[in-house]
Amino acid sequence: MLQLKDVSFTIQKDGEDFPIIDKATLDIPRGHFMAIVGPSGCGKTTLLKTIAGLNEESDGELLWNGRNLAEEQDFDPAEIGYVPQFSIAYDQLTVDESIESATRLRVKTRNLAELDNRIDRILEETGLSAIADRPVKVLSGGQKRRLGLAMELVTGPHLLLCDEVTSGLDPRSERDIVRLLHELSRRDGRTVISVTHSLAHLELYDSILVLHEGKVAYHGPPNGMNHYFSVDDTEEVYPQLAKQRSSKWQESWLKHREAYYKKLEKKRATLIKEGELSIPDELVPSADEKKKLSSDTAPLDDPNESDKIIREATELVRMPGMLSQFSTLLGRRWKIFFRNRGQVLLQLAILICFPILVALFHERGNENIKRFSERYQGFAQEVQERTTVEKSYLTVGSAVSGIVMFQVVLLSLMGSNNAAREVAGERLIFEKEKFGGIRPSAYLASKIAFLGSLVLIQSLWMAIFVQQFWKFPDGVDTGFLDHTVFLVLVNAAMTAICLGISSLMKTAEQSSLLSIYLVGFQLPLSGAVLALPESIESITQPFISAYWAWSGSIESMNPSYRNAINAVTETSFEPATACQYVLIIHIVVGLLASYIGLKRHHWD
Ligand SMILES: Nc1ncnc2c1ncn2[C@@H]1O[C@H](COP(=O)(O)OP(=O)(O)OP(=O)(O)O)[C@@H](O)[C@H]1O
Repeated sequence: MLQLKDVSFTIQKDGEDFPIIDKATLDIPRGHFMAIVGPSGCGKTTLLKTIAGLNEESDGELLWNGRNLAEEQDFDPAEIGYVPQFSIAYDQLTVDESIESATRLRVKTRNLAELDNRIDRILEETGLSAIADRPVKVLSGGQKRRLGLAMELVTGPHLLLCDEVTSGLDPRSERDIVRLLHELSRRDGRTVISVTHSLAHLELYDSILVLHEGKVAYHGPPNGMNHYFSVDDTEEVYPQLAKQRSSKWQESWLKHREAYYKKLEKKRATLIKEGELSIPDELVPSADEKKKLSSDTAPLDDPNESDKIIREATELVRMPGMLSQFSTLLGRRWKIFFRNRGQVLLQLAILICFPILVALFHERGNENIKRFSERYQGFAQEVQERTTVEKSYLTVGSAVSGIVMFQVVLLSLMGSNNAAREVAGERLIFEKEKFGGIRPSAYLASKIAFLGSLVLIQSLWMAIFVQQFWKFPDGVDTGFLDHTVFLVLVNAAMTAICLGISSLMKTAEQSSLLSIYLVGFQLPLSGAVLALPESIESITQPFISAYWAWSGSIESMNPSYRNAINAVTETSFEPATACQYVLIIHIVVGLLASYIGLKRHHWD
């Protein structure tokens, strides 16, 4: 039994408390199918979210099977299903894969056969078996709603909350979905609450809750509505509501509540007697439990007491562990990546073109390096030719510094492209999955593994490809390995920071924009092109990953090249080890920000 006792949800409006839900009191028994209706903006979704725990009630109490959800224990993620207004499936997966991934993420199964059985049963229950192999992106609106329901049924929830699952559907699909919800409420004592705009098919519900400006105006059988509102047709209920203030409707409802609840109880008893409503055995107290109750002198017909027995007797599915969730999330991420042809082509284009772009600039650089190294070897004889040597120093210094910075900036760009939309682009799905019991740590670990692979491939390829075009004389230590480490670190740092931005921002657009600005500022603020005024440099430098990768890379080069670069820039370099530490700190900060962002509630 779900009970609401004077539940309110209040927001601050113009400095004053404004109740969106005002003192809602309801009893909803197990195996009950209830509709929440009311004019647009009356608080239907807010009430559903308050029941789900997505909105914290400002006042009042919510009890589930006798347990106070705020004070004792909130819903177990397996106990409750919430089907939101938005799609919770990935377009690139098939119906079958979507249900499989939802099951793997939320249900600990003993073996593959058990997993398959569970998936087959849900496909059948929701009428999706015939289209199990179809990709989500080609499904009709009605099929998508069925899939949303199917993905919530994987845990066999005892309470199923649906938000506008019929909106935008044609009348036939709408009826099919309402019928499906009706059937779902008839099994396993499952309570189904559905928010709907539509006043069609109300006869399929056990009870209708009419909300008006956040207040309960009616909660009773569908066939009692017209009489209660004194109208001939249900369509006239909303205009009738507008004729009286919501507080008046609330008062009126409180007067009639008992009578209408008696009708609901009578109907429920008939349904159970006729076998139309099945309440599983484990939800009915056994003879021993009944005896225990009577010896405790607790009245058996007290719903809270019998609900306590139900709570103890009802077994919930177990959640898989962190590792299992991680591997499912990672496998799913790679699958989605490879099925998104646009994303794969973009990654390939970046991977191939960026190093080529850097290599293009080597023609000129190589010529200078060759001349420079010849002169460098005969340096003592060239004291007389100081002017020529200085000129050579300048040219080589600019070429080598430029090439390193070019690589660093392009890898920063890749990092931003890798992660800017990674979380923000699928935030609502993640919020839904988090609500369903997916651990933010497992989700973050899957992102680190996926993005880490991209970072390694991109950075190693950039280092190896560009190296093929360097024409250093034999025996000159170019610091290739150190340089490669810095390329990996700068890409990882930018990817981690952009992942943090992606987790903290509300929309993918905000996240992309901020990430692009961040990359855009790397070059001017690194000091590689123009030295910054000291006052600005000391403030900005710690945050500019490109500076630390550039500086560290140059510090680990052959001293002759380092000196040449020193000659063309006024910006000072830091020791390579310090640069590595700073870049590692950037990575850690980015990942911490990601974790904080993922833990945050970003439902809207
Ligand atoms: N957290 C919040 N902060 C401020 N206003 C809110 C919040 N949640 C809901 N509202 C406002 O409360 C009102 C009721 O919103 P709700 O979405 O619950 O209505 P609804 O009946 O579901 O509407 P619709 O039928 O149009 O979907 C709206 O005006 C909405 O803007």
